[in-house]
Amino acid sequence: MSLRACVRIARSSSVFCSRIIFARTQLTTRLLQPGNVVCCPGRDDGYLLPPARFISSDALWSRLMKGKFAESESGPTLLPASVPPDSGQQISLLMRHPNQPENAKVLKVAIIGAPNAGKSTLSNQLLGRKVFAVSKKVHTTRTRAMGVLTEDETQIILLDTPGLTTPSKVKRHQLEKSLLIDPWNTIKEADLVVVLVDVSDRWMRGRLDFEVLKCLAQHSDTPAILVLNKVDLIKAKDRLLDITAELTCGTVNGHNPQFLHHSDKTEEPAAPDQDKSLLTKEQLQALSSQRGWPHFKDVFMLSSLNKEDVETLRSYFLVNAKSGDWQYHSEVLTDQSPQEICTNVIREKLLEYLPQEVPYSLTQRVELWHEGENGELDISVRLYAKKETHVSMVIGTAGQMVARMAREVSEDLSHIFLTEVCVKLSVKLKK
Ligand SMILES: Nc1nc2c(ncn2[C@@H]2O[C@H](COP(=O)(O)OP(=O)(O)OP(=O)(O)O)[C@@H](O)[C@H]2O)c(=O)[nH]1
Repeated sequence: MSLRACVRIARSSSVFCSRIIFARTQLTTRLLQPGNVVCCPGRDDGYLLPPARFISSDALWSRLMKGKFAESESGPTLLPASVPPDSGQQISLLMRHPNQPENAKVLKVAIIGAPNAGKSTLSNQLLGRKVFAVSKKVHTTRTRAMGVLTEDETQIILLDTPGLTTPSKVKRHQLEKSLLIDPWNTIKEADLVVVLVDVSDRWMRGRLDFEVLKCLAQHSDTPAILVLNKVDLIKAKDRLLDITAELTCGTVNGHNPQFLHHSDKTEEPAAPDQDKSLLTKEQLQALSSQRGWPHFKDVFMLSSLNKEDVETLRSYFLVNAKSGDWQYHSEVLTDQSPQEICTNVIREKLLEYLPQEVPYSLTQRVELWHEGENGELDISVRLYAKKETHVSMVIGTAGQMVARMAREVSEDLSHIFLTEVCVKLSVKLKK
């Protein structure tokens, strides 16, 4: 049976594949009886992939083509790697010696911005697979996480950071300290800083967040680019030029293009400080009156949600990567553990479906993580709520809310781990 025929069947119905053998020489698959092992790792004629069972057709397609080229309208494209569902395997993969190509290139990119700017959405689109949690509420991302995009000889390491915030907000909302520390630590190791701005946010688009400005000033020797996100929500596109003018102080890469009319040319933006220790009081004062940053190397306008122009940014990263050793094996997609990914995806659903502060007060504990004989994954997670009313909200009418969230988490995880996943969620009062 040809690969195409196999996938056609998989797309039209759920299919049971006890073993999938992927021949290297020709793209053929065979559906074999359980226990019928034909090819083994290391043999010349092919290699064995982990078993697939009742996984979605898209996930099956990705698994069949893992690390291989798939045909698309724009020509052959490489399907992204996936994450092993077992934490031991994930650790081994992270520690595996990188399969360095001859002319290896690398670029570490830190994506910073205010909460909800779309950092995780953009990272997922660049990677080609969703590995970071996304929601319409702020502070979905709680700690720095890494995504790896390997293409030909180039490795792009994407550092997704929590939205920049202040100590007073962390204290007021009882958020983790990592929200204050991680973005700053991440920038220290980056080759390029991407400042992402939500142009649909009337408050944020007129001036750069003060925390973002502080980050840029403190690391002024690291090149930075400005990326205007959510352009799909802006009807009058020429508005984007005004926003660019404000956020760049009318200067991009040392030039003042005519079309960037900056409202206040007399304003003297703070000069970059090569001393990377803490900014002085005077420098902070100067920054507080600054609306933009005049040292951006480039400006991009895109929509992460619709993938509009995300490819342009991806190409920019690939072109700007410098000669240097890869840090990870090409099969690595993220440094998050499978359990961390699960916790984040559950948080995403809680943030998406529960009102106001409720999701922020819930905690989670993984009670069961079991990989079955055929690779299927059973996960049980207990949620702890501080109020009886919150318990009722999580459960929903006739248990519909908790069932819906569990179903969506299972679906998302099956696309990340490329295996059948069944998540059970329960909730308990814990004052
Ligand atoms: N319309 C539109 N919505 C977007 C776009 N990019 C992201 N979003 C939405 O914006 C919301 C926030 O996106 P996230 O990716 O979670 O934002 P974040 O910056 O990682 O958020 P934090 O974790 O709070 O720092 C989600 O509801 C996304 O679907 C875009 O280009 N267009």
